[in-house]
Amino acid sequence: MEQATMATVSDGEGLSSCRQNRRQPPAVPTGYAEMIEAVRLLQDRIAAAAPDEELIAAVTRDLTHAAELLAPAEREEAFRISGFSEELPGNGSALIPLVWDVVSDASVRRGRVRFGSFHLGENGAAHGGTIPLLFDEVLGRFANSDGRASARTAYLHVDYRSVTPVEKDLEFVVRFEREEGRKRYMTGALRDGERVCAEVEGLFVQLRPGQP
Ligand SMILES: CCCCCCCCCCCCCC(=O)SCCNC(=O)CCNC(=O)[C@H](O)C(C)(C)COP(=O)(O)OP(=O)(O)OC[C@H]1O[C@@H](n2cnc3c(N)ncnc32)[C@H](O)[C@@H]1OP(=O)(O)O
Repeated sequence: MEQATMATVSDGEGLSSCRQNRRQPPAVPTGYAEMIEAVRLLQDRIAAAAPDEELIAAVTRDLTHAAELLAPAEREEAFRISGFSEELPGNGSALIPLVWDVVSDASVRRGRVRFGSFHLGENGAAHGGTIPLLFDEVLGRFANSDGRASARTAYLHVDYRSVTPVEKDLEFVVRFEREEGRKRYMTGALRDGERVCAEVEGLFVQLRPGQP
């Protein structure tokens, strides 16, 4: 069985093994990004469709076939690509709303995001659960950036200020507010132009050695 190479860092607090859950990003095969993009498109098309029985049967057959093709390629988490490849849009995860144009300095990170039909709640607005999903992703990546030891979300406080539209390019900004020992405090906002859709405050706590 292949062994994953886990990175370790020294943080001066005896917590150097806290990165046991990290590993080098896997190599991304040619065409992988396009495959994930196809999954996103599929999710949006299914969410937007009211298919008849004949079409449902045809799509079910093709999707089942695709799942069977992928079954022999299944790997343990340490060797997977989806969600772990920062070089891919949305880190190669079709779960997370598509994020791109991310720019960052040590304390502020900005980027763009688009929720699809897959994320629709009602009346053109994104489902309320998809917004903490976005915030957990973008705050979590920032909290774990710059070689820091791994930290998990302790809480996310989300204020829904106005509706978040689907199928529209939005902007987010995330701030790394401060670190207090193992605790990393983050804030963020999601905007549709000048309008604030949602704001967030999150705490990420650095894991102790051996902590799952
Ligand atoms: C593994 C990560 C990999 C990252 C990969 C990079 C990309 C990832 C991108 C995506 C990233 C997505 C990331 C995800 O989605 S991670 C998935 C979602 N999160 C979880 O599953 C976390 C589950 N919870 C835990 O594991 C523990 O509760 C944690 C680790 C969070 C803390 O339990 P632990 O036993 O270790 O901590 P402690 O009790 O010694 O407390 C330590 C300090 O923290 C303070 N405190 C704790 N909780 C709270 C709270 N709720 N409110 C206020 N304060 C809180 C506490 O008062 C104390 O303060 P002080 O007394 O010292 O002042």
